[in-house]
Amino acid sequence: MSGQPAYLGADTVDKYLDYQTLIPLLERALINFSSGREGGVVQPIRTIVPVAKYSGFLGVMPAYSTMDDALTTKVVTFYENKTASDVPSHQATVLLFEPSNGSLKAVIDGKVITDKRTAAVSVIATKLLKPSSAEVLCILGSGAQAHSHYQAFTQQFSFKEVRIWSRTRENAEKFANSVEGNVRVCSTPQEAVTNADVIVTATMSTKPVLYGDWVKPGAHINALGACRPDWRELDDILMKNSVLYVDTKEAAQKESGDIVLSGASVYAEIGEILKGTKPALAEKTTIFKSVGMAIEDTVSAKLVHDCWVKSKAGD
Ligand SMILES: NC(=O)C1=CN([C@@H]2O[C@H](COP(=O)(O)OP(=O)(O)OC[C@H]3O[C@@H](n4cnc5c(N)ncnc54)[C@H](O)[C@@H]3O)[C@@H](O)[C@H]2O)C=CC1
Ligand SMILES: O=C(O)C1=NCCCC1
Repeated sequence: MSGQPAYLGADTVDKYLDYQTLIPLLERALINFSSGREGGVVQPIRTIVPVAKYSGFLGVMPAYSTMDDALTTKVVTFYENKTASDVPSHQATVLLFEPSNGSLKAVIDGKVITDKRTAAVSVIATKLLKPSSAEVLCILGSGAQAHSHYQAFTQQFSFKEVRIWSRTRENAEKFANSVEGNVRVCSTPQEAVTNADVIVTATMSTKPVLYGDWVKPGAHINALGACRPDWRELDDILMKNSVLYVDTKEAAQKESGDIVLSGASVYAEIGEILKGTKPALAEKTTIFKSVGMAIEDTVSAKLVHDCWVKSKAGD
């Protein structure tokens, strides 16, 4: 190893990871990923180790981008039963390596990267798939991803109304009081999604929270949760009556309970729409089912590290 690796904490990551810069980088990464060998992305399906005794999981997510010459692995833990403590349900660290010799260059907080890159990818999908007039945004869940999605979506779109539902009204109200804009707190998920144009499901639920019968035809849904093959966020009716887009077909068909258990077929990867090889059927009811990709962490970590190195050079 040449010298000590740098440690870049959550504040540094947050400072350098702005959506305006991140979104075009992730668009390029999604295209590269969906371009096979030509795209130069090496990303095996992640390894997940269940920690059954504590209802937890450890995931290892390596990737190399030839185009960006960036090599990382994220190590992420996620625990189903969030305890009363302040420990977040998801925690992560990204290791950034020098691709030419394998030296560890930096250890980077992966929590903020995960929260922001997931929201940025949902923004990319929503730009492509939302109905032409989208006035109402609805978020189900009030945790870390609900917050990052709120920030990214209110910055990138101009919705007339934003609604939130969470399992307890107290948590939904806390969310509404913690953000700058107006948010309507809803008592039931059905109330929240009725007539919504864009819906984000950001829960740790293992059973459906969103039902097809409630959803306005033509709406667009970003479904981020249910990343285990026996977990659900969306019901069979919604899965079967919508056009289904994913980040990665290979992983989504293995990891997403909404896909595995409903038997719904994947129409396309978001990278394929961006490349122009598959259409964005925005007039239909569309789902973007994301499971999360290591390459998104790779380009995000490289951006943060490059900005940090530049800032040091200017000191
Ligand atoms: N697709 C992707 O790239 C990524 C997906 N995720 C997934 O997004 C989801 C949200 O993650 P975070 O916001 O970080 O978690 P969090 O723990 O901060 O928030 C989870 C939210 O889900 C709610 N919830 C828990 N159990 C529920 C149930 N049975 N029914 C309804 N709501 C329930 C909680 O009250 C909370 O509002 C998780 O499923 C997570 O695994 C997380 C990171 C990346
Ligand atoms: O992409 C990620 O990072 C994650 N995806 C699903 C849940 C754990 C973290």
